[in-house]
Amino acid sequence: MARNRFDVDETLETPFNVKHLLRAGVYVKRHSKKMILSLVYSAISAVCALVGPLLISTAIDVAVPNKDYMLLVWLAVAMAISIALSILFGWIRSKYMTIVGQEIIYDIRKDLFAHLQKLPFQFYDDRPHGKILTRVINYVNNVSDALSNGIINFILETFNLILIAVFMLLCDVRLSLIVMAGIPVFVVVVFFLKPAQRRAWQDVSNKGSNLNAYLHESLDGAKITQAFVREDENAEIYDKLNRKYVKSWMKAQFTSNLVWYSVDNISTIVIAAMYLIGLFMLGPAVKIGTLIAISSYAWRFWQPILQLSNLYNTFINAVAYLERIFEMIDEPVTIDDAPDAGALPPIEGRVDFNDVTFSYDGEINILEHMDLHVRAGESIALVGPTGAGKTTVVNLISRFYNVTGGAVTLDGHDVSRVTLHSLRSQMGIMLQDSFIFSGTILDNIRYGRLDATDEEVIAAAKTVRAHDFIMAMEKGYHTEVNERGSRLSQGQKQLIAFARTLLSNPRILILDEATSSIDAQTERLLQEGLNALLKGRTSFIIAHRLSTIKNCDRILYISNKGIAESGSHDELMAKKGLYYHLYTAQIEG
Ligand SMILES: Nc1ncnc2c1ncn2[C@@H]1O[C@H](COP(=O)(O)OP(=O)(O)OP(=O)(O)O)[C@@H](O)[C@H]1O
Repeated sequence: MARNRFDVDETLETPFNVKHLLRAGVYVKRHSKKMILSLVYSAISAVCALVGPLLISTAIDVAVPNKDYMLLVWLAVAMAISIALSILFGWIRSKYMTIVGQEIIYDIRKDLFAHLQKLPFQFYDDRPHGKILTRVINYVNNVSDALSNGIINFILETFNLILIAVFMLLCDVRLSLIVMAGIPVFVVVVFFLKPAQRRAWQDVSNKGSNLNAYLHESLDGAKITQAFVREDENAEIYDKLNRKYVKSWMKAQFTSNLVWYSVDNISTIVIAAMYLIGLFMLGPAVKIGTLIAISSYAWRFWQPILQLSNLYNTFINAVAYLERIFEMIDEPVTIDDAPDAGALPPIEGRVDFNDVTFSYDGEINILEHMDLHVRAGESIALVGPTGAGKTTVVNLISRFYNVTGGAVTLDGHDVSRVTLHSLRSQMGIMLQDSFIFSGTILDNIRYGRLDATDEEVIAAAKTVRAHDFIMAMEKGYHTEVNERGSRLSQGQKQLIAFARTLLSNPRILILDEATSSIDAQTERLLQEGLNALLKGRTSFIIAHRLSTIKNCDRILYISNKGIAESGSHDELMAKKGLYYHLYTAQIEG
């Protein structure tokens, strides 16, 4: 999926590429039995509907002139049965199609979601999440309709068209040919209008995607927007995107209407011509019943043609959507288990960076030839200026990104050669963003270890001093929190995330700004729990508040693409170097 912003259109798919449609066949094939049944039901329904005009023509031309009332009654009964069967089979077919359509949506979404879960941080770093959502929700919906109803309707409408033509020809060949004479004109109209129509609908999907992307971004940043009183400017941006969407929709609708009007006019002209020729030129050679029946077929004859032209449009759009869906499914999982990856055995916690170089974009190195050797159980603090690379260092230990050069090893095992599950399940990671999921507080703490008992959850919360505030909430551990934990303070969110990390009982702990939102009083309490927790575990702590990391075994000052200084608090203070200046500046501050 190409990187872009909310106000930049995604590249439009160029020519109609049937390869995507064939690939989508995998999803359709799984439901082939239901599809075939639907087709059979549809065909029965269509035949039943088409018998009507023939019955009417027999009634007018045979039963009425001969005063054959018995035949009239039988024709009426046959008519009633044919209508009832047509409705019944049509209804069963719709039911099947709804099921197939929904199952296709289910399958594609399932695959997409499973894949999205595996995509690396890099994928999410700078793509508008609203556009990803649009693909998973809107595009899949559109495609499913084309793949279920679209395919059936295509076969059915073609079948319908042939059937109507046959019934029509059975009535009168000459009049039928007049009706069919409109087809070449229609083909020419479609040939000229279709490309514009396709582009117009693709533009609608682009503008809709942009609108969603901005909406998603705005919802995420709603609080910042209000804090910076940006509501008016944002409303203006949204208004512009909204207007563009409406405009593109109107344009697409206009081109579609042109096709519709063309069909309408062509069919009216040929039917009028058929009446004129039938009544005035052929005269008595054509019976009135035949003329009524053939005009009924003539009106119906143009319906499948219109439907087929709409279906063509649906398929064209579906191919464009499919291209984007498959593009996402094909997005490489760059952070994945190597083919020969083995499980990382239970580790003691030694961490080594051997000549590690790392770049996010392949151009600018954030770390260069970095060497770091951490003993099992050692506590390491990473400090340094903003943007120096502290988070990057810890992200490499968990292999959220692959190193560009060198290797990161745990107890001598290269992190890129072991399975991600065995690697990350031995780590407790608390990122800057203490993400809270919708659910109870209990669920949130248990997130990383689903088999933990309630007692273990409570014990973890007590260790990090979260127990008291949780118990003060109306339902204690069973209190429901919203997605992102909007009911909780930043400090409370961090404490919950802390308990979550503790519960997973990791060998290696990574705390990235974990204590930044905790007040001094809570921090003191937390420090007690932390000290017990850190004991015997290798830990990496990133903190801007230096008072929290003074007791770490080793402090690394990260700067200039690597470790600029390393030592205990006392050693670094005595050195009077970078750390000393940072610390004294903070104390004075
Ligand atoms: N996903 C990313 N894609 C590209 N560049 C990135 C990405 N994440 C971080 N960077 C860049 O890498 C550098 C190091 O970022 P990092 O987050 O590791 O710094 P940090 O020392 O943890 O900063 P802070 O103290 O502000 O959290 C920064 O210059 C940042 O702009």
